[in-house]
Amino acid sequence: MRPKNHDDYQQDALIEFNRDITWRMFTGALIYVACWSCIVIPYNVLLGNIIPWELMWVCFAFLASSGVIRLSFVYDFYVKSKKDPHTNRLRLYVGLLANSATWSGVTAFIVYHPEFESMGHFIMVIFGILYAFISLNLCIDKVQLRIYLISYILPISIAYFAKQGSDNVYIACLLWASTVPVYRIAMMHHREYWSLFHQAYLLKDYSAKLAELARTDDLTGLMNQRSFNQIFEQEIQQAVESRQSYGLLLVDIDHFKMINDSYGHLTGDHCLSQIGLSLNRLIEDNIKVARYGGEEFVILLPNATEEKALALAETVRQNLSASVFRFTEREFTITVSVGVAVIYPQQRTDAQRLFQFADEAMYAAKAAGRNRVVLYQ
Ligand SMILES: Nc1nc2c(ncn2[C@@H]2O[C@H](COP(=O)(O)OP(=O)(O)OP(=O)(O)O)[C@@H](O)[C@H]2O)c(=O)[nH]1
Repeated sequence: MRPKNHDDYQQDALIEFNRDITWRMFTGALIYVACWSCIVIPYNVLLGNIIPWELMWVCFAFLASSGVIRLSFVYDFYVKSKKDPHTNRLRLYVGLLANSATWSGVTAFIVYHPEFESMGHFIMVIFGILYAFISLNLCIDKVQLRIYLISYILPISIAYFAKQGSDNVYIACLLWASTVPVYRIAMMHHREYWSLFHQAYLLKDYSAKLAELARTDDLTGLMNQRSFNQIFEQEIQQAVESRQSYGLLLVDIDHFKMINDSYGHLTGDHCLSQIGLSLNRLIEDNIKVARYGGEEFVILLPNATEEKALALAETVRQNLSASVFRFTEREFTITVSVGVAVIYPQQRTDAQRLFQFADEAMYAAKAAGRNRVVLYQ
């Protein structure tokens, strides 16, 4: 599986945020109906039904329908954001506007009605508690917070203005004034939320980058020796257990010391990184390649036959020897010696021994004059 990169982690963070906002909106959509059914209705009963039942039901119907509309928008967002995390949040905003304005409208109706005065004070307490709770609940999204504050305060303040009298106008003004500290406190939480959110995301991203660095060889971008050892051990174990063959190619550059001595270490480094790029093409075909160290490379071939391993070794040898390396106006070519070893299910062997076989084959290729492929027999 491809290791995750920066964009993947950013995508993950957005998915996490969408999940969070969906959950907050979901609870928000239920809270008004729950408050009405579990707090306001019982209190009305305690007061001796000062608000007639028919009116209670009408208010309930309004709250429930705006809640259902909002929930359907929340669900729609949830489904769409799963497919595309960048999907816009417009419907969430519309649902929030409808739902909050309905609750505030219902509260305004009770507050405005002189006959429901005793209920009016009580419902304003509930209104205030929800005001604080929902502002903090929505603080993760600035736009929603603003929509909420306006849609929540507007109907109730209109009711107080309409009631007239200096005390009511004063309350209405006070309600608008309260949006400033509420907004500021919510924004403090907003910043805290996002800073923690970004830290968590950056931490994941950095640890993935560190893991990637620990796995890769700097010069060639190939797997390094440590990573190779781990994978090689695991794969050999799997091959033995599932009774499959396994091949290993050991590619060693011939007379690499001469390149360093004649053209300098920088040229040698450049040559190694170019070889890395060449071998990278094998990775595109899902073949694992590693720089074992110095001027030695290894190629892992699960489920390989001798023919397949030899054919690949020959292709690698020919490609590398046909390449012309250029660095600071110098041109040169190289050759490689390749040792090939393949184990079969009946040979119960281990990673170390297979490596040793390939190594012996590679030294045999060197001894036989270099620039050749030798199979361990
Ligand atoms: N530029 C550079 N050289 C390296 C690096 N790692 C190892 N070498 C050089 O690779 C050379 C390996 O030399 P030897 O082991 O003698 O092998 P060789 O010259 O390739 O000769 P044969 O393998 O026998 O064909 C040494 O000169 C090392 O300094 C590296 O990362 N960069």
